[in-house]
Amino acid sequence: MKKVLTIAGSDSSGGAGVQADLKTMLANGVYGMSAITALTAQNTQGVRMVQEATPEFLAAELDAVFEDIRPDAVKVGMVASPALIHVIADKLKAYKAEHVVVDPVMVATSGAKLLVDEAIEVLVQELFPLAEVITPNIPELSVLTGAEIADEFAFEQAAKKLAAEAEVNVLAKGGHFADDASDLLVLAGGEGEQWYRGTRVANPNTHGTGCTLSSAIAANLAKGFDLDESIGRAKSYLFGALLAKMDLGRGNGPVDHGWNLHGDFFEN
Ligand SMILES: Nc1ncnc2c1ncn2[C@@H]1O[C@H](COP(=O)(O)OP(=O)(O)OP(=O)(O)O)[C@@H](O)[C@H]1O
Ligand SMILES: Cc1ncc(CO)c(N)n1
Repeated sequence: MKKVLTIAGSDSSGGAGVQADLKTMLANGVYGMSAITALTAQNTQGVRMVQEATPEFLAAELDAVFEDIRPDAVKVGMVASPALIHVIADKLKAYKAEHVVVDPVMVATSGAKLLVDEAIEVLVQELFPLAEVITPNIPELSVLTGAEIADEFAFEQAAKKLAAEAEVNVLAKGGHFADDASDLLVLAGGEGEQWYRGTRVANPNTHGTGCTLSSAIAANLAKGFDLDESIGRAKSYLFGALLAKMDLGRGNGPVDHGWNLHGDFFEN
């Protein structure tokens, strides 16, 4: 059994963050582990409170995992402050972590800020160099490049700029465009690109889609698929989870992470 670690925030409503990651890992056939960076009191309508882990506690979580069950891939999600980013970078380097997927989470789908401004530069300097791929959405790509992104051309230019300047593989997520759900991979240095054209599912419940995509990519990298295939498989899994049209909560609800797990114990 391959093992994957998520380093991310907890979402009390279970649709994003660590909870989305662990469900995604189970549904993608890997053993999931978690190092929690922050607790959020959150639901489908918004984030009410955030309680960060201390750097010492996060370091202890990471040591506990790496000294015992070495992950085959790592996903990094919400990390709110520079001190926590330093800890993650130090530990990932010390343990020579492989297949690191960094989702530069900045703002929740509901609009709540999940990262302090000073952390952005630290994220770029310390975590991006350790990543096999980073997965910004349109607003995050805009913050990281300073570009305004109103159409697909600007989106492509910004992804190329970031891949060239930060020397990292960039999967720019187009989920915030109204017409389809296509994402663009630009390889580090800007050499080579690949579109992942997706049909947009008519489902207003997209809470946690970004978390789900990045942990599904990490799960597939852990299983030995290359980056291109891992992204394709992750998009297919997410498409199924959106297509299942689960409808929970009063706001932007979660997707059905277990849509592909039908079996003897599934029906209720
Ligand atoms: N309605 C949809 N139908 C199909 N795919 C979608 C839809 N909405 C988003 N996606 C896909 O979901 C993935 C996540 O994209 P998105 O841009 O929404 O990320 P995000 O903003 O980081 O998500 P979140 O903050 O909600 O976790 C992308 O692969 C995107 O193409
Ligand atoms: C804990 C957490 N991580 C990430 C996101 C982004 O969807 C969220 N809403 N909550």
